[in-house]
Amino acid sequence: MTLDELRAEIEDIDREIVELIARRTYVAETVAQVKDERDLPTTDEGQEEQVMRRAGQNAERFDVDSNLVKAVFRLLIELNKVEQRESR
Ligand SMILES: O=C(O)C(=O)C[C@]1(C(=O)O)C=C[C@@H](O)C=C1
Repeated sequence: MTLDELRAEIEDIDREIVELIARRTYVAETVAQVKDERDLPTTDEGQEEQVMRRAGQNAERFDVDSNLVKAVFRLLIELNKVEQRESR
């Protein structure tokens, strides 16, 4: 494979990553509606711990650095909370 081909593959993957982030954020907006109806707080620390634990397990399964993957998920959770607070 040439460098250009490899970079085109990275470009495709990057678009998919952004699409997945958008999907995750969209679901979080729906979660915000449900929480609003039930008068629940935006932050659920127990759920965040589960998400982070799963992120670490998945990182190990795919042999990528678990601390870096967890850092990405910490940002995704924060992004969701910002979106949820804006939509409530
Ligand atoms: O599961 C929820 O209750 C969510 O709002 C989603 C989410 C997440 O991004 O995974 C975000 C905020 C909560 O503190 C916990 C988890």
